[in-house]
Amino acid sequence: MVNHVPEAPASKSGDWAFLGAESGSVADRLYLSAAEEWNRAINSRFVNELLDDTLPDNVLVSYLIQDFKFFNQGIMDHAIALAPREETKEMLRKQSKFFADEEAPYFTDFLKVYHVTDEQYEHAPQTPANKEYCDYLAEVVNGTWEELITALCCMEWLYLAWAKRTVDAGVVQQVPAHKGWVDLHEGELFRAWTGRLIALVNEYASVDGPEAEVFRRIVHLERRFFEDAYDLA
Ligand SMILES: Cc1ncc(CN)c(N)n1
Repeated sequence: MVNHVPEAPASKSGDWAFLGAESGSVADRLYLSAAEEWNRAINSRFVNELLDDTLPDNVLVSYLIQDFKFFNQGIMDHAIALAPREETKEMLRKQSKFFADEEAPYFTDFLKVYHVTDEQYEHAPQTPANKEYCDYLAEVVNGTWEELITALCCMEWLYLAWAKRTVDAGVVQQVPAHKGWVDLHEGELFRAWTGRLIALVNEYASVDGPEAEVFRRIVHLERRFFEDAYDLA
């Protein structure tokens, strides 16, 4: 039996008040400014199939190879360097350690279980969206703290938003790799991390500043990143 996970409804102001994006806050307004494409990303075919356990293995492999390449870019190191307060640097360092301890082993175990060789991994070309995303982030990390924290917040928040669909529906994936990917992006720890990023966006970003364009561009790239998984599978 397939446990179907319904699509997320259209975004509305205050959806994420429970994580600090209260109605009218900077984070809430940025979220609403990208609502249409955000919704398409979190309800994309890739996410739907992953949550319903109907995703073909070759698509999952293609996506996770891309995502491991994306993960290895070192964006957290740049955020730590740019963070204006020591307590923020410390929070980011702790999260970076969490990624190294929890997310990196997910990738390496996955590649082993799905028989992806080092050679296959190394030789897989980056998809156009991943290449564009990595190039864009290379620009963002050389920009301002305000832009970088907006980019980081947006990408993590969007991941929590798609994973939350399955928690809301009470569906647990039966394919271990699907469940593992959901578990990394939904739960107390990931919510707390996203909430801390939302608080930083509320504190530092501006809806009238360049951060607004950063937020929308990240949502756009995230949507395309999911779509590209099918092209190289
Ligand atoms: C492309 C992308 N964006 C965000 C995430 C969540 N860390 C991710 N794993 N991959």
